Amino acid sequence: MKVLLLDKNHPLITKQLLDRNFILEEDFTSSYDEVCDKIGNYEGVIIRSRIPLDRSFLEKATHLKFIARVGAGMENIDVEVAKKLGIQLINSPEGNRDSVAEHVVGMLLILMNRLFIASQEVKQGIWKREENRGDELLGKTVGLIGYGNMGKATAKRLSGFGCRVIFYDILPNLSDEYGMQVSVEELKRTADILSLHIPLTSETHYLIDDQFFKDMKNGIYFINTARGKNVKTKDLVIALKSGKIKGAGLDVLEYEKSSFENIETENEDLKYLLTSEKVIVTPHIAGWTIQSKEKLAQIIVDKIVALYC
Ligand SMILES: NC(=O)C1=CN([C@@H]2O[C@H](COP(=O)(O)OP(=O)(O)OC[C@H]3O[C@@H](n4cnc5c(N)ncnc54)[C@H](OP(=O)(O)O)[C@@H]3O)[C@@H](O)[C@H]2O)C=CC1
Ligand SMILES: O=C(O)C(=O)CO
Repeated sequence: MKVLLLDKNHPLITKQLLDRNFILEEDFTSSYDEVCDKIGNYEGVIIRSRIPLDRSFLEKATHLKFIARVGAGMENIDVEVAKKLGIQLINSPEGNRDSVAEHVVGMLLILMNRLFIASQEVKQGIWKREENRGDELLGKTVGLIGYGNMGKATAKRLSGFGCRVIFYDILPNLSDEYGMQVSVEELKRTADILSLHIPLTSETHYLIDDQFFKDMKNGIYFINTARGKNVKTKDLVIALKSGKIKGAGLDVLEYEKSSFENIETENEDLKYLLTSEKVIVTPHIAGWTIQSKEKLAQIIVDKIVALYC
């Protein structure tokens, strides 16, 4: 099979697929238009997120049998069109669920124990103890939205900290030893911590808005490792300013990558998130550990090999 690799990944992908007699071409620089011009020559494409595989792209991919996304999120692919065209969709969320879950726990520990602020203060010669009194995870009710790979892995860790984990998911009957499925109303009413683990789709775009936060308790902690567009940034800022949210950990933002530098100076809401003491922000690295890089790659190879060798 002739396969095009559009993003840099762990080298084991190339090595193991060449060993299996796949014909590979790596192209990490061509533009969307340039890739569209040649995609008709390939039976497989391996991507992260550099090029959007939209309707127009997929209609030119006349010989494409599979799209392999090294990672979890598929929002960069027109999934409906791909399915209609009979293209097999493969991803590898099992490879970064542990890293996302650890990132969520890390963000909560940092926020709730004021580790980042207190450390900065001490380094500046400021010794404040009462103002930096921590808040324990033990006994907190954590509300997860989405209970797939990422949600379950997070529930497993947080239940180990003595949290009561509840979750809302559109699929029924998902309760297990780590988390209990509830209605979204119950989650909003009872959770002390809200963490998002849903995909970005037209239904989940801006799922979390002003009303969602208003329905929750005062002084919640909010973590987003899903996608920036799952949350209305403007409403998140309102909830932070009003004290509805006590602290937020954001691995994803509505504006990322190339747009980031310009937006930073222009967008007041983003400026607030980047300067507020109540917010910690990371550059979309929750699923991006040394170990996940290798696991994501190995899992994608194993799935391709299982289907086509
Ligand atoms: N920051 C990072 O580095 C990373 C971020 N992610 C993000 O996490 C997301 C989740 O990944 P993963 O756990 O593997 O996804 P899964 O598909 O395994 O789980 C998501 C769950 O949410 C459900 N769901 C969909 N829409 C809604 C809704 N409106 N309300 C409630 N539940 C809903 C899904 O149901 P159904 O199956 O029916 O759609 C599914 O059960 C990814 O799509 C990606 O955006 C993932 C990895 C790394
Ligand atoms: O796997 C995903 O969806 C990610 O966001 C990884 O960066």
